[in-house]
Amino acid sequence: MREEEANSDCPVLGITGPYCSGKSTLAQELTRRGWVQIEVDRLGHESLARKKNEIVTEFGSAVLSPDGTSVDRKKLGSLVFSDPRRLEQLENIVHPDMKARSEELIREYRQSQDLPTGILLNAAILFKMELESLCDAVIWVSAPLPLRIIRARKRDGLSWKELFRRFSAQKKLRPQLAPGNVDMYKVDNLQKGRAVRRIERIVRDRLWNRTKPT
Ligand SMILES: CC(C)(COP(=O)(O)OP(=O)(O)OC[C@H]1O[C@@H](n2cnc3c(N)ncnc32)[C@H](O)[C@@H]1O)[C@@H](O)C(=O)NCCC(=O)NCCS
Ligand SMILES: Nc1ncnc2c1ncn2[C@@H]1O[C@H](COP(=O)(O)OP(=O)(O)OP(=O)(O)O)[C@@H](O)[C@H]1O
Repeated sequence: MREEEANSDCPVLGITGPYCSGKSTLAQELTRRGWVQIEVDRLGHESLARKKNEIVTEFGSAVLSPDGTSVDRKKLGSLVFSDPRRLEQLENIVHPDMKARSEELIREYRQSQDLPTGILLNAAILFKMELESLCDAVIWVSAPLPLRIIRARKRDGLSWKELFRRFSAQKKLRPQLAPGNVDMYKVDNLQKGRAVRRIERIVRDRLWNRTKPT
C-alpha cells in the first residue's frame, strides 16, 4: 500500500489461503460487521466477458457458449486447470484487468459517503496476482487438508480426479518467504466464530495500532 493512498479509517485486508479453507465464509461473517468484500474470483468472471476476443484468439472458439455470446467457464476451466502453461496464458490476459478493477473498487469504497469499517480483498491467489500491494495487512486462512477435502466434496461435489486437479493448481499460493512489504497473519478456521474474533482482534490490536505481526 503506497503511503499517500493509505487510509487508516478504511483499511484493506487481504483474505487468502487454499481451496476450501473458508475464506468466503469468514469474509461473509465480517460483512455482517460493517466490512465490504471484493470477491476477486468474481472480478475474474467479469474479465472473461471484457476480454472475450483475446480469449478466443488464444484458446479458440471452442471455449465459447453454444450461441457464441460468452466464454463457457466450465470448458475453459477444464482446459486451463489440466495444463499449467494454458493457465498462465489465461492469467496473462485477465489478471491486469482484474487488478485494475480491484484498485478502482477500493477507490470507490473509500470515497463513498457511507464509509465501510474496512475492505476485504478475497483472493485465493492474492500473492500470485501481487494484490498484497493493495493491502494494509493479509489474513492467511488455514484449515487441515482432510477437513478441506471433506468441505470441498460436500460443497462442490467434485470427483476425486477433479478435486486432485483443484488442489494441485493451488500448490504455491503461500509465499515461501515472509512477504517483506505486507504484514501477514495466519488464522485457523476450524470454528468460524473463533476465527472471526481473531481477525477482529488482529485488526484492532495490530492493524489500527500498527505494531509488528506475531
Ligand atoms: C478458469 C475459470 C474460467 C474457471 O471458472 P469456474 O467458474 O469453473 O471456476 P471458479 O472461477 O469458481 O474457480 C474454481 C476454483 O479455482 C480457483 N482458481 C481460479 N483461477 C485460478 C488460478 N488462476 N490459479 C489457481 N486457482 C485458481 C478458484 O480460486 C476457485 O477455488 C476461472 O477460474 C478463471 O477465469 N480463472 C482465471 C482468473 C483467476 O486467476 N481467478 C482467480 C482469482 S482469485
Ligand atoms: N468454520 C467452518 N465450519 C464448518 N464449515 C465451514 C467452515 N468454514 C467454511 N466451511 C464450509 O466449507 C466450505 C468452503 O468454505 P468457503 O467457500 O468459505 O471456502 P473458500 O476458501 O472461500 O473456497 P474457495 O477456495 O473455493 O474460494 C463451505 O461449504 C463452507 O460452508
